[in-house]
Amino acid sequence: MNKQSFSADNAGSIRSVSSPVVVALDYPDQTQALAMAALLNPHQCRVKVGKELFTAAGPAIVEALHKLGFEVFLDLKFHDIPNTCAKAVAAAADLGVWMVNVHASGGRRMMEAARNEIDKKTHKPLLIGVTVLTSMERADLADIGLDIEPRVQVERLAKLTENSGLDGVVCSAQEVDLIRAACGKEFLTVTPGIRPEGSEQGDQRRVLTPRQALDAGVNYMVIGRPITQAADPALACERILAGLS
Ligand SMILES: O=c1ccn([C@@H]2O[C@H](COP(=O)(O)O)[C@@H](O)[C@H]2O)c(=O)[nH]1
Repeated sequence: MNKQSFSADNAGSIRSVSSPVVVALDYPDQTQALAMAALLNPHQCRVKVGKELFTAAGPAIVEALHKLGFEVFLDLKFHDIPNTCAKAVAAAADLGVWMVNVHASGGRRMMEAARNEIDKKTHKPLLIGVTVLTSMERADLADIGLDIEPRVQVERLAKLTENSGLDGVVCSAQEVDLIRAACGKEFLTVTPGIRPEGSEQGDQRRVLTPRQALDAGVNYMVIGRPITQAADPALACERILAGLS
């Protein structure tokens, strides 16, 4: 297992950042993503590369962000047969990323295969399972045949993720209490759906403010549009960080 907290040393990565904030660089190209990164301080936050940016810019964007001194969460949410998923996370490890994730709903064998591949690597990124997307509410789960509250499915998938040997889960900050009770305090929680007071909720459904998330005990909070779409992104990030101290 490769457990880290935001104050722990992250062997093999750029640096260890004593901050829970991970800024989502959701941009259509490398130029815009790097312009945003240039406004951020790699001592104060990490960055996340997701499907849009990675599809457009490829591994070069990870390398460029590493050169700027950022630790990178590669948020590609792999979900495939065990062999394919395992090879994908292995390729992510070879990029030197700090964190990579898979969909927990891919099941135990898929997650165990991913764990085994990461464990063979010299550089072992944190391996995280996505439970229920923070954009989903009860009605969305009903649409896919799950007539239950998101919390129920989150707890079920968090236990499966832990039993499959992963380091933590993506969930809403609203569910951190549940995860702590079910999986203990060493198990990491990575929480998108963070909305500072007064900011647009957009497509997110299960949200908390940064301060509420910190008080709930999240390890890492992923924040995109409230920073990247702000009139002054650097100031927006600074205000969020100030509210956490
Ligand atoms: O359940 C999930 C999993 C991933 N995300 C990602 O986090 C960011 C959130 O961005 P905002 O602009 O702050 O909404 C985005 O990149 C998502 O792909 C998530 O929101 N929920």
